[in-house]
Formats: sequence, C-alpha cells, structure tokens
Amino acid sequence: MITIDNVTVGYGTAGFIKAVDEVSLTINDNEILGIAGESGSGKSTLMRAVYGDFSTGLRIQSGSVTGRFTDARTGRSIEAPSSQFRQLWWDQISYIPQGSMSVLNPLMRIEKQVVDGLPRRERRGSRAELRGRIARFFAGFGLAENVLDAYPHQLSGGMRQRVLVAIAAFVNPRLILADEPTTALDVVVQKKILLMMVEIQRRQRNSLVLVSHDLGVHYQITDRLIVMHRGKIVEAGPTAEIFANPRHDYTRNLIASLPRLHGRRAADTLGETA
Ligand SMILES: Nc1ncnc2c1ncn2[C@@H]1O[C@H](COP(=O)(O)OP(=O)(O)OP(=O)(O)O)[C@@H](O)[C@H]1O
Repeated sequence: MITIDNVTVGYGTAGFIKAVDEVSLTINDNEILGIAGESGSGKSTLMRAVYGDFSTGLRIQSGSVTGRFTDARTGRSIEAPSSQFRQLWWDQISYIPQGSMSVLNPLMRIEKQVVDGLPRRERRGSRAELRGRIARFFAGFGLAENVLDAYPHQLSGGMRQRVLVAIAAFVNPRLILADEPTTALDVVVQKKILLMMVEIQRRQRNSLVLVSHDLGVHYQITDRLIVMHRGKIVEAGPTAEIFANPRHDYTRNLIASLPRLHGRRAADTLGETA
C-alpha cells in the first residue's frame, strides 16, 4: 500500500536537520505495523512523511514515499507521492495524534467536530440521520450518545482519545496512522483503547501503523515491528520473531528493560469475555 524507498527526511530550509536517514519500508494491506524506538529516533518524522504533512517544515531530501489506494466510489486505483496525500486525508488515510486536548477544538462540541471533518459524501442525508450513524459508531467505542454534545474538557483523557480513534476510523480509511495514541493514559484505559484499535483493524481490514516507544504495547498488538535508532531502522520483522530473537544490541537492551511480559498477547484475547 505504501512504499518508502530510501527516504531521508528532515527539517529546515536554510540548513537541514536530518531526522530519518535512508529508510526503506513497505506498509502492507491489512496489517498492524509497529514503529518503536527511543525519543528522538525519528518515529514521528517518518509518520509525518508517510502522512504527507509538511506543515512543520518537514522536507523529504531524497528518496520517495508512494501510496497505492483504491478509490472507494469508482474502484479506480490511485497512485501518488506523499506530497499529494493531503487530498486523501480522512477518506483513505487518517491520523491519530498524541495529545487529544491539542487536537480537539476546545470551543466546539464533539458532534460538530466530527461532522465538519467528514468528506462531503458522508454528509448526505439529514442531520438527525448522520447523528444517528455517528452515535451508533461511537457506541462501539463505549461512547454514549451524549458524548456528541460534550465539549472536550467535559470528557476524561481516555474518552477524548477514544473520540479521536472513532473519528479516525469513521469513514473506513485504508490506512490509519497512530502516533503514541495511548501514551498519557493509565494502563487499564490504554489496554482498552489498544484493543479497540485492533478490533477496528480486523473489522475494516485496513492497515494500522502504530508509533510507540513502549515495546510492551508492540508486543501486545502489532503483527510486524520496526525499531528505529538515530533515524535508521535497526530491526524489522514479525513482532513475535523480534521478541524471540532480537538481532541488534539496541533492541536486546530495550527488551531486557521491559517488565516481564507474561500472559497472552492482548490481541489474542479479543472476543473473549473478561
Ligand atoms: N519541527 C521540527 N523542527 C526541527 N527539528 C525537529 C522537528 N521535529 C522533530 N525534530 C527533530 O527530529 C529528530 C527526530 O524527532 P522525532 O520527533 O521524529 O522523534 P521521535 O522518535 O518521534 O521522538 P518522540 O518519541 O520524542 O516523539 C529529533 O532530533 C528532533 O529534535
């Protein structure tokens, strides 16, 4: 779906601060891909390059990011570089950033924020019908209908983050990019939200890219994992294999620093009653 070919990404116009250094990677259809690595290793920069968000002064110095999507209405194949992805935001690619408070507009009720972001074709029908559709979708995330009438500050951090996940998934995009979506939350809420994300991915059969510095999170839910260190990919492969047999010293140390991983993977317990 996304081909990242030998890409070097950084910031600045006069000088150039390199943040991602000659990275190649494919994001496949219908998978959960994890991106791990310590703070400053280039995870968010790589995500921004994949999302095609150049608003932060980000620049692709060399190499390319190319996406291949199928237009939901016409069935036509769309192939484009990430510099053109903006037109595909929401519809095909959505982004769940960290820090729900900085993303949701504090002065706007949740319903309006959802509706305003929707592509025109999703806004067809009456307002009541659309609200009903949104409310039913939100209910799948444990969000009651009155959440739609709330302002962000009236919701807990966990609820706000669930709202962001629900908004990102509402129009069934083919690629969901989630940058540390649960980092600020306590572990119980974190696990619930991660399970929701896995459930959506399984239902929508799309691709989910999950950035987290927390290897425990990757162990719980990702199919494939890359580990970044100083802008480079130092490890890549199926998550279970990396945990069983880390090749790089850096990954070994990261795994060794984890509290003991016991029990089954959260993704494997989906559908079971607690
Ligand atoms: N807007 C920006 N302008 C200039 N430099 C930036 C910008 N954003 C990030 N950087 C630099 O790029 C490098 C990689 O940062 P990036 O945010 O991609 O890492 P990260 O792995 O996502 O870290 P974190 O986990 O802390 O978010 C760092 O050296 C950082 O200082």
